[in-house]
Amino acid sequence: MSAHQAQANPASAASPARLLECRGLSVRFGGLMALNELDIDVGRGEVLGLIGPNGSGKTTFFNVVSGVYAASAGSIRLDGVDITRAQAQNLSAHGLARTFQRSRLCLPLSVFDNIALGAQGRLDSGLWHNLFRRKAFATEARTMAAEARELLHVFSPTLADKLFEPAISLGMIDRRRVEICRALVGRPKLVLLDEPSAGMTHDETDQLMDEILGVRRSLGDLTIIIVEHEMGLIERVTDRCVVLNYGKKICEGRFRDVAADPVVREAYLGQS
Ligand SMILES: Nc1ncnc2c1ncn2[C@@H]1O[C@H](COP(=O)(O)OP(=O)(O)OP(=O)(O)O)[C@@H](O)[C@H]1O
Repeated sequence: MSAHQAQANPASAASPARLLECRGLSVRFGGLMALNELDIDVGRGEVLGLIGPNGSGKTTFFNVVSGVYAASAGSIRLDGVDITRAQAQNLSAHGLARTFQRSRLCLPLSVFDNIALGAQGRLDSGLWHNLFRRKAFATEARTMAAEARELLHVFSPTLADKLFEPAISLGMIDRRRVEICRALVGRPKLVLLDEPSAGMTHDETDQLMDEILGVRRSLGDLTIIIVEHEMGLIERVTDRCVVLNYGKKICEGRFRDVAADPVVREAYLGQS
């Protein structure tokens, strides 16, 4: 049996109960199958790396799981609930949050406002509530501010002191921290991190990932899927990797095993 075949047997056998289950998941753009009958399981509390060459379907996978794209075929279940047809704006209520490769912060707004956007699903934001239950609304806002400050503090105490400063005044690593806090404040079960290293130095990325893993421990069984081109980072932080090529899963297993797999080396690293 080749190394590749050995890895085709999911290492997820060792994973705890599945949180995310994708079956036969396909996304078609005209004649292009960006995802082609993909089966992916992610265990509760697992950190899964999703890797593959440019154009292999990683971002498409994030987009279909987070409701940005509709699946052409197949199914997605999160914690036992079928979310295949769920709208992006409803997914935080199902326990899903994501970050984007390019910053989606609203820069003129304060750090607090940006983070509060991530808690929309939790807040009672109806017109009646906001107009006529002003006291309850104020209490909710105070609680949210305390939570946001606490979360920021885990990443950086100095950033926590900038809660009401505009996001535009922050450096790159602090903006990333705010984006991650925005994803975490909705108390998700699953977070999709799309290239957390983009636009940051190697040291900043290392630092940020250490912080994310620290927060993850403090949040219990938070599950993370990370798309990242920085292989050192993938090796360091993931429990398991899935490798895509042309929208298909070509290998899965621990990083060191998939990195040594000849099929992966040929597809991803351009060497066999
Ligand atoms: N909205 C779209 N319309 C048409 N084609 C698309 C769309 N989004 C992605 N694609 C195509 O689907 C394929 C997969 O793209 P995707 O962005 O998911 O790859 P990726 O693995 O994330 O790449 P990269 O590592 O460069 O970010 C590519 O061929 C891409 O051109």
